[in-house]
Amino acid sequence: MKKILFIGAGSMAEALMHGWIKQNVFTPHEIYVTNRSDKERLQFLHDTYGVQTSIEDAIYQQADLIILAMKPKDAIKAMLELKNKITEHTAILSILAGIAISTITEQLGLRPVARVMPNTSATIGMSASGIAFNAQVSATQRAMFLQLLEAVGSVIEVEEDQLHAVTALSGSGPAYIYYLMEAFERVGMEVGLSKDTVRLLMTQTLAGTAEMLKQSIDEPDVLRKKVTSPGGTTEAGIKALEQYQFNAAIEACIKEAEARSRALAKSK
Ligand SMILES: NC(=O)C1=CN([C@@H]2O[C@H](COP(=O)(O)OP(=O)(O)OC[C@H]3O[C@@H](n4cnc5c(N)ncnc54)[C@H](O)[C@@H]3O)[C@@H](O)[C@H]2O)C=CC1
Ligand SMILES: O=C(O)[C@@H]1CCC=N1
Repeated sequence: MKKILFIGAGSMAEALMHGWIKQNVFTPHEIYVTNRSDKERLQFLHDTYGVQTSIEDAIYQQADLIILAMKPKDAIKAMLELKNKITEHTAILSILAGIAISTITEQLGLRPVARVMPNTSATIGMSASGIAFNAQVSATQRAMFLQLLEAVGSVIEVEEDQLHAVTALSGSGPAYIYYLMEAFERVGMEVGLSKDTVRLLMTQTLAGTAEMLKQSIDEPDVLRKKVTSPGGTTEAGIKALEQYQFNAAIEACIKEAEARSRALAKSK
């Protein structure tokens, strides 16, 4: 039987384990999860998904894969605790924003490490993940890591340094879209619709737009112009976006997030 061990039991760990169980990648009996102190949280994960939360020291030794899923600020301390518990060869999958593979191998010793930036849509098999490997990852392990991420969405291999940009775009991306939806709902209600109606209209609009971008050969600006009738409503709406510096806001958003990821790397 396989054994995978999550160190950290937060929302991203939950999204991955939920996705893997749903896609039959692992059974709940193969998934072990621990955290620093929150026993209620572990009980919740056990009750909800049937995953294993009572972790004896032997599990660290037996684990085929260890997933680093704590907050970046807790990573060094967590790795110090982990170091003497695991075998020399155990492979690591890290989802820590901003923490370099070299920092992980400095702490845990040279071993196979995949650094991944997934997003919380892994929970429904729709993550967009970026991944980078160190040289210790064998071809078989590389295929295994890619398969794990493909099971919960799409995955693209990038240079490790590019993971900062991936984090700023697709790692944090769901939060930007939820924020947008909060605004659509608030304003949609102000202009006369119910919250449920706005949710229905705009989730379908987001899904349809994403699918158009996937299926169409046209660039986004061409598709946008097809919506925009001269003198019409879209033109009026886009003008307002321009007036309120929409492009500057997006630029600041992505660049600030990317810079934060780099800062997290430097602070370690
Ligand atoms: N939430 C998201 O959308 C995404 C998060 N990430 C990354 O995933 C990681 C976790 O993020 P979240 O799940 O949002 O965090 P969270 O705050 O929800 O969970 C962190 C977990 O780590 C545990 N922890 C802290 N120190 C520990 C230690 N020494 N030993 C064992 N467990 C320890 C905490 O008890 C908690 O269960 C972060 O590094 C973040 O950068 C990556 C992609 C997306
Ligand atoms: O906010 C964060 O730092 C993490 C990384 C990407 C999404 N959540």
